[in-house]
Amino acid sequence: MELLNVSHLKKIYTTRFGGTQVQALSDVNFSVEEGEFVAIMGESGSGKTTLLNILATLDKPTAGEVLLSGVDMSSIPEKQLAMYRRNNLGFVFQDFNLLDTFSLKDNIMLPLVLSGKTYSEMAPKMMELSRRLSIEKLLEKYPYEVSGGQKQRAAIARALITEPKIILADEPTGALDSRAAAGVMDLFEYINREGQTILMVTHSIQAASHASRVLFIKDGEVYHQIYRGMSGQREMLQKISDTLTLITAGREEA
Ligand SMILES: Nc1ncnc2c1ncn2[C@@H]1O[C@H](COP(=O)(O)OP(=O)(O)OP(=O)(O)O)[C@@H](O)[C@H]1O
Repeated sequence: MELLNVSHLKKIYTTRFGGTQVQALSDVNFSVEEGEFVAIMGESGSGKTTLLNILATLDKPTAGEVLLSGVDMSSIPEKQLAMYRRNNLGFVFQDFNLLDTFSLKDNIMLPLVLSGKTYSEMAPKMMELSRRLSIEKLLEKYPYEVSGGQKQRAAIARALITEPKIILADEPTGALDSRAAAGVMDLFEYINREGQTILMVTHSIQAASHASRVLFIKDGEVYHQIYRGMSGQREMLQKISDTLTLITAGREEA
């Protein structure tokens, strides 16, 4: 079933005092099925962050529509946006965004605290999730006491605890060494196999090769996409790498 539908999305930034205009997205169209793990790749400046900010309801498009479970995001009143985000979206960032003065346990429970849940409602859920993500022994530690990979595991637990419809991840392996990055991507594959829909923006071919589909953005449009299908992760990595070579070659010939 279709979960997310993005149609004719356009974003023009106008600098202050109405000066120059930058077209970050010209006409983006794609949809994401429930249970998919989609990666978005594209060169620096191709509009990935702009797209993610619009999907996160942190920015508004100049034109076009985003539907999540059939609901037009632009129809949500400004005052309800924070609650809408908390109830529907999960976020995973490059720099983890954990609060340093909170233990990992309190960081993970924070979204539920903000939703007004009681400790007895939150604790069993937090414990179950921590076991699934193999961080149950780290719960009393603070972010500065654990590794980058462990921080990202806690951030993923925080994103999952509200049972979001979709996880939006912005370069989730960007601050990790290759071993920790592979661990985090294995975890993404695992939560996706369990049914979690994920949309991830990344520069990393390695990270994208774990996805079931990769979209390539170029000049503010979805230029190409490839499906993993039955191929293994190594094969997918090769497919992505070949596609990027073709896209770069196309640009140099132009
Ligand atoms: N607030 C803004 N005001 C004006 N122009 C902007 C603004 N944010 C982004 N842009 C421009 O829009 C275009 C797309 O930027 P965006 O950050 O979405 O690209 P990106 O693909 O995420 O890049 P990167 O991979 O480097 O993060 C760029 O040309 C950028 O300079």
